[in-house]
Amino acid sequence: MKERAVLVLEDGTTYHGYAFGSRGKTVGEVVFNTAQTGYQETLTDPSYNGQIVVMTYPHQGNYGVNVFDMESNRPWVRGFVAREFSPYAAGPRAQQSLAEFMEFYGVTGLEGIDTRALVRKIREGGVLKGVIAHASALGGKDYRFNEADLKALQAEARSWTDIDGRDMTPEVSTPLPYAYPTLKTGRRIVVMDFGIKLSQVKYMAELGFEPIVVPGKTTPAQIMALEPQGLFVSNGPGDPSMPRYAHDTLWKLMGLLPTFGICLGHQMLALAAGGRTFKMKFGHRGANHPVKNLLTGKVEITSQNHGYAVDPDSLKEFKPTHINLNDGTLEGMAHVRYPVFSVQYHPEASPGPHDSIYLFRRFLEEVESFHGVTGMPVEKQQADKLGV
Ligand SMILES: NC(=O)CC[C@H](N)C(=O)O
Repeated sequence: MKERAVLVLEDGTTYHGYAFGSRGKTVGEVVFNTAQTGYQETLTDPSYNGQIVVMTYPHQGNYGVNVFDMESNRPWVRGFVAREFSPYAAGPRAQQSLAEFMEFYGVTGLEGIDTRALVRKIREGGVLKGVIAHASALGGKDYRFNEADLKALQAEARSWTDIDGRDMTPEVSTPLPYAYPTLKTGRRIVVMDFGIKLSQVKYMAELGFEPIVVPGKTTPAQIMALEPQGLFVSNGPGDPSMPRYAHDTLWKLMGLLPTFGICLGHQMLALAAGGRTFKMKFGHRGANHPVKNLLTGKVEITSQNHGYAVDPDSLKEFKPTHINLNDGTLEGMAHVRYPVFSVQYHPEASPGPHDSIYLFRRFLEEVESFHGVTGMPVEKQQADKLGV
């Protein structure tokens, strides 16, 4: 017999299903993701720190996991829910089953619930806190949950400190700076890591950047001492208004270096320049969000994972460049004077379409026009030519 498990939301709504992955109990903010593939990238995306992710696609785990699809060095989701998890891994890239992976890293899962009903509830009422509990965490494999258990689990969900109002980035940011392995090109950039997805660095290295990844708490002076030609601000978990040190850093560096921000990076660039962010009802998490590029008129199908957004009316020094065609929210912006731009969505995809991959090239072009194509600052090249 399968081991029973429940998801209890803070309002008492309970979904009865079965245990999957690491046996135990876990609490987090319950959010949903509509991508049909890419569960390993989702599990290992540090932006999910603090969240229980419900996959709307009903079958997960069928193609296993492998060493190539890691977006960081471990999963960060607090819990993982699907209608059905495949106990087997089939396919040429499979090196381990999803069950083994989740067990190894302590990710508690739940299957066999009506995920459509749960998603409809979140869409209507907004995200909620919740607890997943496996029978074995309460009284053994064959344990049956009673009313008192469900009440206690509801209380546990309710008393958990909301991620709204919390800086969730220090847990996931690199503790020490490191140089991403790449070829020498003289095109060094500093990558501020607030919980970066590795694909972002990988694409920039492939374009010829030499990324030096630094902790989110690195100061402006430490960043400038590395003599970078550009600054990249990563995605990351939690409330973007909380890492105030980062807003301060970004404000001080604004205009000194060509800068590209993604997701949390985008939100914090807006905050640094005096803008505002707000928590969305249920956010955007999936791989098919239509975004209009206001500069070209083209529509991009994008990968997304965010629960906060920038209020476009609060923008002071930035102008909108991209909007979401589903709900009109801001998806991208550019500084009115400086080569500083950012997007709310994920051009690196992983998982998702690559329609927006051009943004990494645009960053390279901004760096080239700022510093010159040889990698030397334009002023220096001119000075060299003039022999001064
Ligand atoms: N992927 C991200 O960077 C997410 C940013 C932020 N934590 C949000 O949920 O909106």
